Amino acid sequence: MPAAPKLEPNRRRSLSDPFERVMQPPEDETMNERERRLQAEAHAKKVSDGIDEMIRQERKERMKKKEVKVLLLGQSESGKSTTLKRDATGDDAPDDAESVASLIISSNGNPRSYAVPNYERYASRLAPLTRLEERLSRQLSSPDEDEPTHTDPAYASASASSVSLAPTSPASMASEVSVHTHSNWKKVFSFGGRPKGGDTNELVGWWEDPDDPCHVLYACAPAMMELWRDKTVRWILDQKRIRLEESSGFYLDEIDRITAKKYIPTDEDVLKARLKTLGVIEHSFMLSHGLVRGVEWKIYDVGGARSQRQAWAPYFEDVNAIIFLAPISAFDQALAEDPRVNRLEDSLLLWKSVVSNKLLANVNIVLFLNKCDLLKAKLESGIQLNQHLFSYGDRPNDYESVRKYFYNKFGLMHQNHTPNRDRELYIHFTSVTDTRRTHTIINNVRDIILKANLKDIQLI
Ligand SMILES: Nc1nc2c(ncn2[C@@H]2O[C@H](COP(=O)(O)OP(=O)(O)OP(=O)(O)O)[C@@H](O)[C@H]2O)c(=O)[nH]1
Ligand SMILES: [Mg+2]
Repeated sequence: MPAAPKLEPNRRRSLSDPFERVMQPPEDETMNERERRLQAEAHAKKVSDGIDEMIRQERKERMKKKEVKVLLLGQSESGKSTTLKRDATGDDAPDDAESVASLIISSNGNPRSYAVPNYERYASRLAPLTRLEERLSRQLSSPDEDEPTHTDPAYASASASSVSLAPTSPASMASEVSVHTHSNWKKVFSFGGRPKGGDTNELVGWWEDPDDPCHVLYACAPAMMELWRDKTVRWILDQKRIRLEESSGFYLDEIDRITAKKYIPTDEDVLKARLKTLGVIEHSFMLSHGLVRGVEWKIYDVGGARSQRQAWAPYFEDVNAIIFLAPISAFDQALAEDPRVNRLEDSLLLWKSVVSNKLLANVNIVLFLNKCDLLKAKLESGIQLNQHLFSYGDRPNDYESVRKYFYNKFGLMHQNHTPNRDRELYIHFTSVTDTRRTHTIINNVRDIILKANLKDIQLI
């Protein structure tokens, strides 16, 4: 057997661990320098061991607790809170489901800017509603809120005046009154310890209180119905491309039922209510059945408006999964925060920044291409996607082709920008206000997230 070739000492060193060479002490090191170096190395090792131990403990704690953290992301009005409510109103509803809700009263459009026949009559018949809205805004808000809680007339008229100019639908630009989760509104609804009914645990007799909003709603119901059914009003809304079916339309179709004096909201009413989120709301619950029992789910519902997005980053560090919602019906709408920005474009940019984020490289991502019901209705009513999205070109304007296009566009964006080529992306077409269909999707998503994190969870 031929003898192994003899290596030069420095050659041998370079063949060993590449880091070893960097770690070697300088050859001309003095005794004092050596002492200082060893002390510094010992200190660095202590710090590093401490960090390792902290991470091990945190991980152990989380595994012991069997905790899965999910972050709901997406622009404002993309359907994050509705998805959360969907989870909360299902079979596995946590007891305190309603305690996480913030409240929003939305006043869409400004009737003064349209030439509605008999407008003066409508205006005077509906004046009590405006006063009621002002009273409720005052009662529900607290003075230290960081976002406006009252209808801002300057903003309302600015968005109304842009109606005739903007190529996008102004429905989302209407002023909103939002109420912070932690503000006054819970006190207002505590009803001062009024008696509750035996079977249903509902408050008894609220309709006998002359100050209760139900009286104003009941009295104004005929005028609201006439206005909503007025053919000229519908025509003007159509001309101005104001699509109330995307916001308050559901309630306007149900005025009769909703203004009845003893009205109690159904699950669907609650799902369709607009609840603008301010800040980040943590919502936790356990499932009593399913793939892995006893897992604690922590869902973080964030505010999606631009002013709210800086609050997202701290939640990126230890999240297990993200559900990102992109409302694909919004291709012809502008952002409420900035009427110059198309909502679909904003969604795509936001998606890009999430999928390319290095902190999130190992986080499972589920994408909900949401509001498919509205997308379908929009296309069927003749609205052309390529008028708003030039890159769509002369592809067919039907629902199947359009949704496939969006699927590819969002999918490609992930493929091209993810820092983790092994990450699988799960994409669902959703209409999260559709209770029946969403139920199955949400169960699937839970299973996907659990399976992906199962290894951690079972390493107890
Ligand atoms: N038709 C229809 N309406 C939807 C759908 N998803 C959400 N909505 C409605 O859209 C509105 C906005 O939904 P939210 O869940 O409040 O939106 P969000 O993403 O939480 O918004 P922010 O809290 O402002 O970030 C609500 O009125 C919902 O009822 C959908 O798939 N179809
Ligand atoms: Mg929300």
